[in-house]
Amino acid sequence: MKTTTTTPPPLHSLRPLRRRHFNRLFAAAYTAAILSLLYHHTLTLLQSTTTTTTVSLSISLLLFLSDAILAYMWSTTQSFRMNPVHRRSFPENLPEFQDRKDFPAVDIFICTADPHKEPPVGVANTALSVMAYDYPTEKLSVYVSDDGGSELTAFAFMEAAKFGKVWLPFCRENDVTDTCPDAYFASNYALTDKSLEIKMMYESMKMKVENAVEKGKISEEYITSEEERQILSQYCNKDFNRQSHPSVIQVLLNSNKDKDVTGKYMPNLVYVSREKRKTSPHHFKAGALNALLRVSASMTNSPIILTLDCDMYSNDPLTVQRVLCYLAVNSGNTDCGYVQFPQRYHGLNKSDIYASEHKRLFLANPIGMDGLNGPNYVGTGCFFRRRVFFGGPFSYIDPENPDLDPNHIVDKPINSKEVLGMAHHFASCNYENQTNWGSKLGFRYGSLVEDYYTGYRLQCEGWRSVFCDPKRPAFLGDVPISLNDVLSQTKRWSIGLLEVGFSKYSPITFGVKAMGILMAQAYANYAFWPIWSIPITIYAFAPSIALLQGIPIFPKVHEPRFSLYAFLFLGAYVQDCLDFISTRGTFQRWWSDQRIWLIRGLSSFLFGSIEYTSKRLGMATHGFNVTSKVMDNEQSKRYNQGMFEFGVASPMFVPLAMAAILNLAAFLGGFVLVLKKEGGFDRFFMQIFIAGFGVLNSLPFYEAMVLRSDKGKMPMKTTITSTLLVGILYGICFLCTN
Ligand SMILES: O=c1ccn([C@@H]2O[C@H](COP(=O)(O)OP(=O)(O)O[C@H]3O[C@H](CO)[C@@H](O)[C@H](O)[C@H]3O)[C@@H](O)[C@H]2O)c(=O)[nH]1
Ligand SMILES: [Mn+2]
Repeated sequence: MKTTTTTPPPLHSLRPLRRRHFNRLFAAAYTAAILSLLYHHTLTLLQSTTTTTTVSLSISLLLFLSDAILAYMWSTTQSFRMNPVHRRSFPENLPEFQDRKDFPAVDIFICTADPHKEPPVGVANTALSVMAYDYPTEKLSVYVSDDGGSELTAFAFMEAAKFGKVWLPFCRENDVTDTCPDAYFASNYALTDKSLEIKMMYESMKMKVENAVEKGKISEEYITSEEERQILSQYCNKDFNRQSHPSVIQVLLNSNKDKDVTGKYMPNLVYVSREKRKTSPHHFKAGALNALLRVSASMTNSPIILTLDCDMYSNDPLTVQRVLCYLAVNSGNTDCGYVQFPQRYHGLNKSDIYASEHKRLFLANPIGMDGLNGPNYVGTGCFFRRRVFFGGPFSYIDPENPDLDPNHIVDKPINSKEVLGMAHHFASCNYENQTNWGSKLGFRYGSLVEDYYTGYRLQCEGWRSVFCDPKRPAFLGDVPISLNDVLSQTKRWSIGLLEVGFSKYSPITFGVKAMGILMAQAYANYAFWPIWSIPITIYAFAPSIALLQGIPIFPKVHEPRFSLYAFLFLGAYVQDCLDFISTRGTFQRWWSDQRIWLIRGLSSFLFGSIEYTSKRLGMATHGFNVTSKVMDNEQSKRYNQGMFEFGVASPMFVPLAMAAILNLAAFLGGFVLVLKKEGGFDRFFMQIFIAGFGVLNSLPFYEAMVLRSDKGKMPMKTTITSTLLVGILYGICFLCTN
């Protein structure tokens, strides 16, 4: 720090949000209402065990179970509301604290797993966007992990390394903020000779890579040097396939040697495809990241690490400097382990039909956790101190090899024989046997949501974190644009979350002791997401079936208990809506958000819970099913028009279509009933309302089942199956009650 008599300007600031006062008061009132409802439920249950039929007993039980789960989940969300805060960072003040030449080195990890689901051109764009950070280039190292073990990805990176030598100086000289080439050329960029020339070069690179991916192999004419041929020859062995191959580690750019077209040094660019063998578990992305942690330790061992998914790119060249505001040596945050940026997206349609923004998960909740010990890790856009992967802030754990020590200084050239030998050793598939990797060191194994689980364990160890959400998004990502992809993604998350929720490290047992009740509740909220499927399924089916049979199951409109229900429903929904809109949202997007919550409850959460259970019973295994990032033109068009994309006959659509059909039938049937029966409206209002709410949320389903003829409509098979199943379900219930 420079010696000055005045206090230096701040690097960051923190301000609690005023809404916390309202939230706390409201929580007290809502708790009272919940307790009163549960009390009534208990009374009804006690009465119905002695006086009434099995039918009404089962209905009371189902409603009690639903409301108890909703109440528990509500209680867990309160952690996000008790102390939301707002942070700002001031990278413009950084020069007062640190000279540019003293900035710490940063290792950037980019993961990719499948060249056909994750187009290599996109991955290369991600890498180029971060290589062009406004940061001393010799301090940046980009490591790409290719779990697909594909020469197509390697080829894309060889091309990107060449293109980078013109792209980086171009960005520097023209102060480009869209440093992702694809985003830049899609924007309103200045049409100059230079920019057009570079665009041509970019297009030519893109064409070559896409052509190679399409053909599945790289044409001879694209290989321009002996070195390239040698790199690609490693994949030619007939035993080389994605599940089984030796490691491939290639330094494509060396910051001590390779210069751009203006003569400035380039950042390091290293391609890593770790060794895979069918006999060794590879732990998906967590395994890939741990391999990168070690390989990078042998080459650069930078104190700061950024993890990035291949479907995200940097949207702000100042981001690393912003991070220094929190992680710099003298920023005063020694127990701050990581700085998480929100996942934000480009190309969402107006009403964000699938709520891909995940506003609660990536924005509203992190603001709340930031006022406690800090946000959870969301897998991408997160800067870590390397030190966090080696035990808690005050309990360092020695790695098995001193070269992996976060303080170890690498003194050999990155391309030297010793370093490469060490890197290969660290990337081998048996390296982790009998070590602490995945349990106490590095990214943690045992959950399909390795990000959530790793962040959780780090916070249990005592690390704090910071949520950094600048106005201009630091990163922008792609979203899945078909409903099946969206639901499969959350299904995978559900399985991973339950794996943590029911493990010995569960937030409700281990977490409470390690991080206190509020943080543990926040983590429990995620861990138990999938149990939302229970009340959602019950509310989607039970009131409608009962209504169709003329059985009232809720209080009458003039009873006091009706107001209780009304308060609980409206209170939760209105508060949710206000929260949503006050974090940069619109009403329309909120509507999509609540709808997708119901949809997930009947599909992803339900199927995720079932798959998780069958795995626990040893009946199945599950893998990491990578989300497709390929954009089909027609699909994109429909997405942009705000249409739901069904298309495939996914079993997850069946309960959704069933609920849609049943709710419509009940809603219409309910009206007939009301007309026929004296006092019917009073007795059946709540059931008609619930069915009607279901109908309103199912509008896109009716459209997809009956009105649409495009490729994205609901497959006939699904519609017929669902209709039949509704018939059977209703028939069974009818027989039971009559
Ligand atoms: O065996 C694997 C599987 C996946 N990945 C990479 O993991 C990333 C995330 O995969 P994606 O299919 O995009 O999953 P999403 O559900 O979109 O990702 C969210 O959820 C994941 C956990 O399920 C987190 O890892 C991600 O950071 C988070 O954005 C991608 O870069 C993949 O290439 C690997 O490196 N190896
Ligand atoms: Mn993704």
